[in-house]
Order: sequence, then structure tokens, then C-alpha cells
Amino acid sequence: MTDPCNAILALDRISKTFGRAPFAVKAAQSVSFALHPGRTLALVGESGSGKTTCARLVMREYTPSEGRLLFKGKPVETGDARALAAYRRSVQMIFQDPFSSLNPAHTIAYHLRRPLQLHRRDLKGRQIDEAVADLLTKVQLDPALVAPKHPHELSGGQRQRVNIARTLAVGAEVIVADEPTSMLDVSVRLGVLNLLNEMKRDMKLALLYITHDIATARYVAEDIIVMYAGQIVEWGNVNKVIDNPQHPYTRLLLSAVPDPEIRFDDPRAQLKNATVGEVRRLSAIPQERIVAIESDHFVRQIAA
Ligand SMILES: Nc1ncnc2c1ncn2[C@@H]1O[C@H](COP(=O)(O)OP(=O)(O)OP(=O)(O)O)[C@@H](O)[C@H]1O
Repeated sequence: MTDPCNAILALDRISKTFGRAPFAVKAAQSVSFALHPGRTLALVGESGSGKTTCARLVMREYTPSEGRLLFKGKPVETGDARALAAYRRSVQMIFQDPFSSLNPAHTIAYHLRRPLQLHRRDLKGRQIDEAVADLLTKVQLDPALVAPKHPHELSGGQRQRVNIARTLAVGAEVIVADEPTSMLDVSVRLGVLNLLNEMKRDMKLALLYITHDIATARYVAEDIIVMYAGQIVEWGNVNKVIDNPQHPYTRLLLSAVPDPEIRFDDPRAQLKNATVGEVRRLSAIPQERIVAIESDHFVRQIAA
């Protein structure tokens, strides 16, 4: 997973510390992972584990305290304005709240025309309207119905599809999706995840799917990393990690997924507070040692 060969984007031992000692928060500690075209990497962890910090590092909103960010094998240098502009086009983000990133004063057509005018200068006049229609069709929205509407006239799921279309308009090769369905009705979540899956497959996009919900990771991702207190504690092939979790924190996350076969008052559904506290305490201790369970499944050793 950390092998940057064939990776479009890679984090190489990146750390990010906020504040100064003794109040410093190590939000990311020597984090390494790689994204590949046509694959999804799920980044899973509970609130405060460092997921959003990783997303912001990938988006270059944060500068790493240590480590390197590689794009197509080369370090992304802050001094090179052209390379940085190309990077910002290629690496796009979809946010949790599909409304916040759309301007309520403008139509959906306007939201898609703007990036096309900026990034597809070869397109003129009617060609731009055709490209807008094409983008909306790609995200399974009816262009005639949706293009003239304003964001408030669409459902949450439709708005998220418009946001996905915008990343395509810019020419994204990498999409960072930070909890893209958590604010949507349950009934439309699957549709948006399916769309991301199709785009990954058909357009060879590399996806970083950030979620606190380990249960959805298997649905969209080939690879997974589990994060706690800024450290990646377990990673590898998504099925191997979920079917054979080795780190107590991964087991804790999986045990918190409700089992439809077990009622909440069943003792098997109760998490033991003392155990949970101990798992968290031990998992937060920085650990260098990594154990290979298989060639595509790794776990950070836990303090004894
Ligand atoms: N700008 C900042 N300044 C100081 N501390 C920060 C900052 N951003 C994040 N942190 C701290 O870094 C740690 C990781 O936060 P982060 O937002 O990355 O976690 P997260 O897993 O994305 O959580 P959530 O799902 O709630 O967004 C937390 O302890 C948080 O308080």
C-alpha cells in the first residue's frame, strides 16, 4: 500500500503537528499511503483520529511538518506555481455537506460552465452547454431538468451528484471524498456510492474515501487504512483487514457496527467500557514496529 510504484499520489512518512509542546497535537504521525488509478482507498477512523488532517494534507491546504507528498512520482513543491495549479486541478475534493459548496444564487448550469470555461479553453459557445449536459448525464441527472435549477431546488443526493460533476469538469484524476454520504438520506446513499464506484472504474479515477463507518468501506474500496490518534494502525486489502482484523482498535471499530441479527439489549451487543478505554489508551502510544500478516495486510504492533 505504501509502495509508490504506479501510484498517482503518495504520502511518504508525513507528519502534521498543531501547536507547540507541551500542548502539541500530533494529528498525523508518519503517515504513508498511495492512491492508484481505478482504485479506492478507504481511510477509516473515529472522530479526531486524523482523517480530515490527512485529507487537508492531500489537498495541500496544510503543509506537512515532516515527510513528502508525491504526485506522479515527483514531490509537490510549493515554489512551482504551474505544477501546483496542475496539482490543484487534478486533485479535487467532495465534501460532507453537498449544499455548502454550491452557491445558492447560481443555477446548476452556471456551476458547471465556470470550471469548463477555465479548464477547457478549447470549448466555445454551444460546445460548453453540450459539455454541461454531458457531465450531468455522466452523474445520472437529467440535463434538461437539472441544468436550469438552483441548488435549493435539488435533493441532497442530486446536489452531491452536481459536486461530483464539478470535479469531472475540472479534469480530476484523484478525488478525495470526505464522508460524502453522511449528510444524505439513507435511501440515496447507495446511489451516490455506486456512482463513485462507476466513475472509478470507467474513468480510472483514484479515490480516497474518508469515513467513520467501516461497514461502508468494503462496499466502495479495494484497500483500507485504519487510523487512530494520528497513526495508521492496520492497513491492506479491504476484505483481509475486515475479515481478519488484527489490531484491537480495528476489532473495536468492527464490533461497534450494529449486527441486524442481535438486539441492542443482547449482552453480545454491549461494548465493555473498560476494554474500550484500554484499547484506545494502548492504540494511542506511538509504535514503530509493523507486522506483515500477509503480503497485502499489515498491522502496527500494539504496546505490551
Ligand atoms: N487546525 C487545528 N489546530 C489544532 N488542532 C487540530 C487542528 N485540526 C485538527 N486538530 C486536532 O487534530 C486531531 C485530528 O483531527 P481531525 O480533524 O484530523 O480528525 P478526524 O478524524 O477527521 O475527525 P472528524 O471525523 O471529527 O473530522 C484532533 O485531536 C483535532 O483536535
